[in-house]
Amino acid sequence: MEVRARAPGKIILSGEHAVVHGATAVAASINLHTTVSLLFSSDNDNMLQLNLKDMALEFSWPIGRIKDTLPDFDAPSPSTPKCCSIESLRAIASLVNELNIPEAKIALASGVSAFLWLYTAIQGYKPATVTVTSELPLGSGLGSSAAFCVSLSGALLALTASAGLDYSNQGWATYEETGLDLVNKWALEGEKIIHGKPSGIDNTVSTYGNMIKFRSGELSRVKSNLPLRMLITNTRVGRNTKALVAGVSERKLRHPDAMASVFDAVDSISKELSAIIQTPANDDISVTEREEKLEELMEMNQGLLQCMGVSHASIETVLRTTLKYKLSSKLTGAGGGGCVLTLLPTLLSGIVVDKVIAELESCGFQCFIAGIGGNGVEVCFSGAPSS
Ligand SMILES: Nc1ncnc2c1ncn2[C@@H]1O[C@H](COP(=O)(O)OP(=O)(O)OP(=O)(O)O)[C@@H](O)[C@H]1O
Ligand SMILES: C[C@@](O)(CCO)CC(=O)[O-]
Ligand SMILES: [Mg+2]
Repeated sequence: MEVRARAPGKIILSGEHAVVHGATAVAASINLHTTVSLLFSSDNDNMLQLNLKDMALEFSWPIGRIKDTLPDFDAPSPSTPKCCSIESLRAIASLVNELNIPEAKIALASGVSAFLWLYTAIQGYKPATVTVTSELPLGSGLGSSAAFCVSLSGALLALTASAGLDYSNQGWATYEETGLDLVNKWALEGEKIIHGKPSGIDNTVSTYGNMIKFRSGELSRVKSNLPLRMLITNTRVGRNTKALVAGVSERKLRHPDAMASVFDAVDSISKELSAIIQTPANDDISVTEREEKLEELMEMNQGLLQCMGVSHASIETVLRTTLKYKLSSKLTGAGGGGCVLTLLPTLLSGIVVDKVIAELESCGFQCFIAGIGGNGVEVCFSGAPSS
């Protein structure tokens, strides 16, 4: 039987980086997914194979080699998420180094390490073929690492007893709440390998979907009463979340008081932003007034992200360009390049939207409008159950 799991990417409406230091953040899923297919079979020479379809890369390891390197998983325990120790990470690095990943794609090494950990810790030494495809740009602020870890955990846990899923179900199905909690916890362990010090917001919104307010590991669901439309501009400037998160922590060490005030200000912005989004539609405040408040909060959040040192010349170009059309923008995700959000107010004419997109694309950026707030991780079964 083939198991497929898909998990969405995300946008952070406010609070990235500050959320790592305990501030509130608001995030929503987007309708771009990473999909993982898991196929256990007896005719693959006792190998574990990982196919990264979009990158045309295939990696494989003899099961015996994995067992020698990570010897503790004869009886894996899927219902107990386990942190990858420094020793295990070192052992995994030796397996990844042997792959000779092309230098231009070396950033994938952390994703492959997360794969080896999640696979072995959840499934042990079963031979299988795992195939990954993604609609998300990698390393661009749209949560590709979280969508990878969530879809992988979703596929690996789908056949375990704790998942409680109905294999005869046709089409995409959602996990029960306890299954989602487990997927989310495992995905966080994967994110730790890729990010170093994740807050958990990206895997949480990818797992549960919709829109969430998140603080210190706790989520509360946000029910949007605004028809939010965001233009996403990918500056195509590559960057790495781990390095950016570490940079902010170093700045915090150098200026603890100033940075604490910055994080506090972000906390207030996120709380106000989520309150505005949730204000009932029949309230006295018009949609336009609420959009204007959101725009101002986005600009304020962007200013504070500049204070944290995570903006970039390409991001500033997007901000300047959209401001010419009186539109407000902020970076989303870890910054340092990657993607920028621009609020498209309800009454904005299509002509202006086309003009701003044309101008941004003439700078070499890529623009798109993604659907916001869809489902989180989903699973789909096909073929006969294996014995
Ligand atoms: N489909 C995938 N296949 C393999 N590895 C992946 C995949 N998607 C993400 N990764 C891993 O995640 C890394 C990118 O994660 P990173 O956190 O830096 O960016 P992001 O998640 O796209 O942005 P952000 O964290 O700001 O939202 C890649 O370099 C790779 O190691
Ligand atoms: C930069 C960051 O705040 C968001 C990345 O999408 C990191 C995190 O919260 O783990
Ligand atoms: Mg990430």
